[in-house]
Amino acid sequence: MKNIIIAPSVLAADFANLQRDVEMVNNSQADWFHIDVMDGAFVPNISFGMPVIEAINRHAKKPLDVHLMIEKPDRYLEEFKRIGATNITVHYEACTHIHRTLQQIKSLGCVAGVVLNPGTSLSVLDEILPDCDMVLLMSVNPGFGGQKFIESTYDKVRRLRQMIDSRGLNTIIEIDGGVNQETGTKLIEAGADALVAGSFVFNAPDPQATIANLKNIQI
Ligand SMILES: O=C(CO)[C@H](O)[C@H](O)COP(=O)(O)O
Ligand SMILES: [Fe+2]
Repeated sequence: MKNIIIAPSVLAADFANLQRDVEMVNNSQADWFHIDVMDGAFVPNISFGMPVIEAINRHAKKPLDVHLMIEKPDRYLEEFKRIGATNITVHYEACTHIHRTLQQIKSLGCVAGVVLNPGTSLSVLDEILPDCDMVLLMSVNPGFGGQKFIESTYDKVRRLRQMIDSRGLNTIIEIDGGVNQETGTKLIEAGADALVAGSFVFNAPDPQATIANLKNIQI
């Protein structure tokens, strides 16, 4: 059975009860905490920054998967490492020198990932795929939780799986946005390795059971 990585997105947690929600994830079958950082410039929303992530990290017992929706992320990579980031993913669309940025993330000892917006072609990965530990495909336009899943993502996942396998790489394919039991199952069938889920988990009557159901998707 395939080991599916589940990363609940803290963006959908109750910020007034953040420690409670962090403990819920600690005690669940989730693998990572997904942390969305938005700067109000690269995306039309502002989420939270360093002090909040540092506070999450004081209680989190699982790796922090930090998704940077910020312009020129190079300016803050060291700081994100210092406050606990395990994985750092940067948007292709936000980086002028993506190769250098990936090397910087790796030199900090973090898992380095590139994120592609729904409107960005997989062809931009041609040169840099061997330098990516992970590729995160957005299945909504970044900036907000609770959006509708974009159906063309399935085919994009299949094509990325093919690119990775045909080059003998073991790059992780992560998907973010509108993931639920139905879309999650189809994404795993298409070749995804890791699923981010925000509102589907935190708005569920039983978030831990919802995480378990995603973790145990059978294909
Ligand atoms: O990066 C993101 C948005 O830009 C979030 O990770 C994503 O929105 C998760 O939320 P949901 O599962 O509710 O769609
Ligand atoms: Fe995200």
